[in-house]
Amino acid sequence: MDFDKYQGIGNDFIIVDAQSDHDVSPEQAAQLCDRRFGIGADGVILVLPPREANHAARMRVLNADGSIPEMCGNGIRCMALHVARTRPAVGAQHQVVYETDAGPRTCAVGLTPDALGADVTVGMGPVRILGDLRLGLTGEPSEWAEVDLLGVDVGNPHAVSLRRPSAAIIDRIGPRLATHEAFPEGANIGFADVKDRSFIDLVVWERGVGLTLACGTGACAAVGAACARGLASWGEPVTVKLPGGQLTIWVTAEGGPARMRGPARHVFSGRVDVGG
Ligand SMILES: N[C@H](CCC[C@H](N)C(=O)O)C(=O)O
Repeated sequence: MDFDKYQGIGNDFIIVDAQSDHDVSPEQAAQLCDRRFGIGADGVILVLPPREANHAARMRVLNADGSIPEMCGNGIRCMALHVARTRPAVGAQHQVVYETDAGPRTCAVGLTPDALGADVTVGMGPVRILGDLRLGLTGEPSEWAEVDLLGVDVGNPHAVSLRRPSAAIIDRIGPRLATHEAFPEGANIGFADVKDRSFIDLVVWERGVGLTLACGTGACAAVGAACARGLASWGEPVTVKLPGGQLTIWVTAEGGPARMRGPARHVFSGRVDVGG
């Protein structure tokens, strides 16, 4: 199977032009994403024919554990770059609509001169604030025995802590929170340090993946949470710094549409035996 490897500020994906959702099974996606026994990636993205004629393609995302999320922010930037590079008549226009399992998302790809990278702007759809959660974690040190989170729906489920623990604590409580019974579908857990009204330092423990270098929907969730708490302004651009790089996020209003702008880059093309 032919594939292209892309990364969006270090969140990396195996992108495959496919005809059917079943061209790569969850088990195969997990094998392909393994960084020792496979290609290595945070996820697989299938670029499928659109269901509606005036859309460019349909995106199906598989997390590194094979689970299937509704949406992926860094991934859609990488897919938009892929389509702009491989089918410029379709993907290199100004506003290109892609179908996702969270609904249609519009992308604009600004190809950089070397055409291996691009600055991509994405209409990320509505960011809905779901409300406060206080989750108890038995066996954690007292300051993290209870964690205050804000549930945020970005098409996929997020919960944001506006307190930032140490890396060691994140490694321990991230997976416990991501699979907490409070989240029947699981959740992506963002740990945000709001530096000021236009700058957030963020780390995300992603559902179905673990700690990633960046999370686009997580950046939207963190900005939405900061605005809901009065720590940032609805509609104003916020720079979100993640371990792999930076994104610019606008969230227009509670439940209103968000916009994300950030880089995407082609890493290599390849062919892999997916076996039986
Ligand atoms: N792990 C996420 C999907 C990928 C999201 C992330 N990579 C992004 O850039 O938005 C989930 O299960 O909802």
